[in-house]
Amino acid sequence: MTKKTVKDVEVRGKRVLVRVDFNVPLKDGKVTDDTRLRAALPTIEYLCQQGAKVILVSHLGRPKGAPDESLRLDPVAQRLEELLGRPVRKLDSCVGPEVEEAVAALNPGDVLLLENIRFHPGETKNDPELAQGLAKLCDIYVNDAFGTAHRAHASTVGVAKLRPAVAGFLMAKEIEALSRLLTSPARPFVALIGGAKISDKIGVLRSLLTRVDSLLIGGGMANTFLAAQGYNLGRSLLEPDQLEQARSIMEEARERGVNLVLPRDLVVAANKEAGAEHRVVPVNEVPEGWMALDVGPATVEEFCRILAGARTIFWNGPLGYFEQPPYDAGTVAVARALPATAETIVGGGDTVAAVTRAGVADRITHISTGGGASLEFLEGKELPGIAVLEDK
Ligand SMILES: Nc1ncnc2c1ncn2[C@@H]1O[C@H](COP(=O)(O)OP(=O)(O)OP(=O)(O)O)[C@@H](O)[C@H]1O
Ligand SMILES: O=C(O)[C@H](O)COP(=O)(O)O
Repeated sequence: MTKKTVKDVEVRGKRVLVRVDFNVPLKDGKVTDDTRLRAALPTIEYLCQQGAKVILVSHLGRPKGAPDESLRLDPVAQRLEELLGRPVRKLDSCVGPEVEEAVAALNPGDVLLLENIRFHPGETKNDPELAQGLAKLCDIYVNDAFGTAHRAHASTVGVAKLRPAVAGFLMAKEIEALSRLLTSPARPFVALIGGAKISDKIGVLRSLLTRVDSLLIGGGMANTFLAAQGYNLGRSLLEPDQLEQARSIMEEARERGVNLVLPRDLVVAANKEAGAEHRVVPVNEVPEGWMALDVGPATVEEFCRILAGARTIFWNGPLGYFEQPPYDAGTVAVARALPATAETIVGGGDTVAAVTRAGVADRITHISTGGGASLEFLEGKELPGIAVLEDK
């Protein structure tokens, strides 16, 4: 790790502003998946133990620069308090005199959570005034929000330029795990990429082609590759404007000697509703008007065989419409077959949910808390929220 971390600065008695990624799913005023909260605990606990005054700032969802009652951070504060086992005071704003007063009243070891920073119109514009407002609250800035490191916002970049800025433990762990994939993956290195669209992942697909031995493609994006090969996919989710991209990726894989593997069979259904008629067909026999919603058993077998021989695996994106059983079968079967002998790295909210549902989360070497951030990192891009942190 070339970046300074919280261990490289004296935090005792200091006001420390920690950018966390508490962008978590909520239902009926409760956090339904607290993975990102748990992931930030080591940094928060360390700072409390060291006697820092801890001020947490996060976004939640995508409010349009104004308060949105359904996206307040109160449920997050409540859950965090349970996990931390110490009080977390939640404020209703992020900057200004009231917040400054609350910060001035903090004692070493206290934890304060600011309101959703995206309620402020300056956040996503990286507005200097908002950055100044945040800088006023602290002596030291810590970024532990790996999931948001690909955004150049006021709370990830603007404020970091105004104070000594270092990485939290989660940020450091993510950088280390993902860097290994870029610099020294044990071979064979196999990437498994699924999810809805090629257009979201074109950059990472191209980057992976220069690094991996095998690239396995499933999910909605495989439909576009299959259509590019001339198969009729019925009413399946696919991107007609990405057929050329798909062809060029397949061509590049051939030139580079990368084993690009597409589904050979699919689970097709008459529609997406629960209980709809469905069956397994070879890729050249999708019935007119039906849709592919999962990879079939022959594909699962082939993917598992290749994964069994891998020493490094990166997985992003479910292999089918996994929210709706039985179309989770392919994703779950592949998750269960991930070999314990390989270094396995999984990223993306849906993929992490699928791995958890399959009951194999504890067998994964590194579960990234970043979706878009982990993909951009693997594209080889410098993430602005990381670039701005101090070097060792
Ligand atoms: N064959 C398919 N037909 C329809 N939807 C599909 C299909 N395959 C995958 N999906 C959908 O794609 C979505 C996941 O795609 P996405 O690319 O967002 O995954 P991810 O990167 O793991 O998650 P995140 O967006 O949280 O980072 C899921 O909602 C899933 O149901
Ligand atoms: O969930 C995420 O990927 C991060 O929290 C970033 O959220 P954003 O895509 O709304 O910037």
